[in-house]
Amino acid sequence: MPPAPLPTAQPTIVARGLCRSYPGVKAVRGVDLTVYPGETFGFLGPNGAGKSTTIAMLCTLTRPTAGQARVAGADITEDPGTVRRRMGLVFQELTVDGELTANENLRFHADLYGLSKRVARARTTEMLDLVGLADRRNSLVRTFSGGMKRRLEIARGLLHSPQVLFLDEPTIGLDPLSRAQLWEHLHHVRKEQAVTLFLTTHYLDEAEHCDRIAIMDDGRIVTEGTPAALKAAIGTDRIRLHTTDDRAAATALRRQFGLNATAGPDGLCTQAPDGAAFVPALCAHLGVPVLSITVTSPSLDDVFLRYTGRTIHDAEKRSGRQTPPAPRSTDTPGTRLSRHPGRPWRRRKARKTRSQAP
Ligand SMILES: Nc1ncnc2c1ncn2[C@@H]1O[C@H](COP(=O)(O)OP(=O)(O)OP(=O)(O)O)[C@@H](O)[C@H]1O
Repeated sequence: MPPAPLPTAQPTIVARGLCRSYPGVKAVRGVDLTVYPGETFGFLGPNGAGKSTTIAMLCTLTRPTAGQARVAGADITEDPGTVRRRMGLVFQELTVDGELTANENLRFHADLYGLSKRVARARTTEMLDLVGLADRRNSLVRTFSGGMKRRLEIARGLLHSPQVLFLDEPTIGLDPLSRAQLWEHLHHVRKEQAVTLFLTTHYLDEAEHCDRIAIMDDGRIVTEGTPAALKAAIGTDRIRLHTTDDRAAATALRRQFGLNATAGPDGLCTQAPDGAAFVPALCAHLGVPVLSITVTSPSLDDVFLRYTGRTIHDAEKRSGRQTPPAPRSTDTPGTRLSRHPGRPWRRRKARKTRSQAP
């Protein structure tokens, strides 16, 4: 079926039926997206879901094999130069030059974008200040921590005043404290620069920072909405309980409350619409002594499970990537779903960053 025509209103990003195939791989299979000015929009999904490929198409680094998209008012295939002038980009891999100072890195970028000397000087000062690096402007970048380098990448991506900043896994490789600090800076950036942020992440807790997210799996968007709305739509809390006799408790849950329970190493697990309100009745009428009980609100992993039938971690395992074991996904800050395996084509992308100017 041909993709639907693009709407005439001007969202910052609009994509219809976007596809990208490689020999033997359908990386992206018909992505529809609408992102509005000033939004922070997150692309969440396991390794190999197609997030980076989608960003690469939107940034004009990869041509779609089908579908169409407009970014900042320009068509990605018909007018890629305009798209590039109006967008900024922060790649997964660090691309700032360690042998230059922060200031020199930004001035080099300003030259690539043809900013006048006066504008370049003013924007460099403003952006270094924005990301908290003003006092290190004359330090060599190789002396920076990973978090500082990321912040410099963000400053560089914003230097030419883009309408939209794309960030492909901006916190990859950072420790939890640096990730939290980077997010503070991103919120600040959005407030101060009125820019649309479009980012990809594996981190469930990071998706919580976004106004809206799209969950991607196997080249498709499986659901989209605000994190709160997506979780609320799940409709049930997860209840875990340890009892003196879990088998008898499972039978009682079914008979007394009509609830199915599964037994596992963590005890019995069942689901109910308002878990906290249900706990007193459960303890009073189960008929089996309860040793401990935990109620968990739905997480984004529950959302993923609802729409795909498996957790994000399971999806990563199925994708066959050689990732180290990841913890059970929760919305707990600091939960990393996977490490990213290095791939040759990432290096190609990194090199492209240096010549990203139109
Ligand atoms: N240049 C390429 N050549 C061949 N296959 C590719 C290429 N780029 C991506 N792919 C494949 O397309 C699929 C989607 O990859 P992509 O990198 O977009 O996923 P992702 O969601 O960004 O994953 P990650 O979180 O690991 O970065 C994968 O199966 C990947 O191996």
